[in-house]
Amino acid sequence: MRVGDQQRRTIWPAEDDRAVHIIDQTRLPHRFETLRLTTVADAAHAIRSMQVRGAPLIGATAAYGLALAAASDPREETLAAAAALLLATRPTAINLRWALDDMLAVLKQLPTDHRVETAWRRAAEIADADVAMNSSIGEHGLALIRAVQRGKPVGETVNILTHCNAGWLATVDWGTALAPVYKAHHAGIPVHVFADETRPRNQGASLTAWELGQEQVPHTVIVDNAGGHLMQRGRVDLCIVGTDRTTRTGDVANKIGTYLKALCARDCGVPFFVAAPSPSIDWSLADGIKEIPIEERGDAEVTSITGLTAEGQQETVRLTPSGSAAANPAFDVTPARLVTGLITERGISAASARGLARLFPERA
Ligand SMILES: CSC[C@H]1O[C@H](OP(=O)(O)O)[C@H](O)[C@@H]1O
Repeated sequence: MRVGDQQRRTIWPAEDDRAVHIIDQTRLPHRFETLRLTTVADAAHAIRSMQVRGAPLIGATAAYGLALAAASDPREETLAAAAALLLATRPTAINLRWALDDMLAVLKQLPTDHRVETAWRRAAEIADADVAMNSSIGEHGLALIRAVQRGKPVGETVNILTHCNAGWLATVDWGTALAPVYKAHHAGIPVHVFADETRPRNQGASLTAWELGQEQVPHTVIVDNAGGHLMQRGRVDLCIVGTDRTTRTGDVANKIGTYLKALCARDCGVPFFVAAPSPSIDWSLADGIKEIPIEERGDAEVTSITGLTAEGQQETVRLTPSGSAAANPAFDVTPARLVTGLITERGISAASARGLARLFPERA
């Protein structure tokens, strides 16, 4: 997507094919900085520290991390250790395991001296496939936005609420939940986005707001607790969020607070859709609440906040009393019964085993 007058992706291989570049998302929205990753340890740190984040981008970064490992030593034991290092970075997004399993399956079949070139090629294919899937999700979601628009007075804006950041910054390009928004905006449909700030890391306030601004999509940052009020007052026509892991039955693990938005949407009769590319579907799980591992992050993300001073300096300040404990579950699970539908790259499905089997019969 666009950064200033440049078209960009969130991750791209260096010309010499021995490194990969990323956007450092911990610096946004106040500074745009890129980083050059040259080792699998760099890739693991980038995921763990959330320099890169978002389920699809985590998967693509892990794929390139394995390519960096192969470039240093393509032997099987090195690749296995590299995969274990990357897998341990964050537990909830299934795209991480999906990408590592894909890469290892391809590389293990090859003689050692053929692995480096194939690893770079396969990582690039995974990145390109993400872009294509997200564009397709955008097209299917565009049809949804057009249907909502038809139900409104001519010329009225379609108001969409989203949680966290499931835009192009969470993927290699296009995004998942925001891909339909970009497609609608490019098609001239008047859309406006309510972006939940998404405490504690504020991905909505810092990343979703930034990328929508770069694309000149009208948007309003709101505190997390305002979404229900806006839905009650008829200000939200549609909710679209992302997913880090969706079960084969349609239960959805996504950023903490998603479940609460789904409850409000159900109570207010607002359609609640999840943009779910197939690499984020965990076909081995049936009960998301019981089976999806929820990442617990450090309490400092809750007890402090980082922002820009009047002098333009990035500073971190403490929010809570030093003696107060803090809990920081990074995701929650929205049961399928609260999900209106899943927007996949193959079309829109009911949040159910039957709905997903219809679109992915090879997985049934
Ligand atoms: C398109 S998946 C984006 C997904 O990832 C985010 O989590 P995090 O920022 O911690 O990686 C959030 O759950 C988004 O919906």
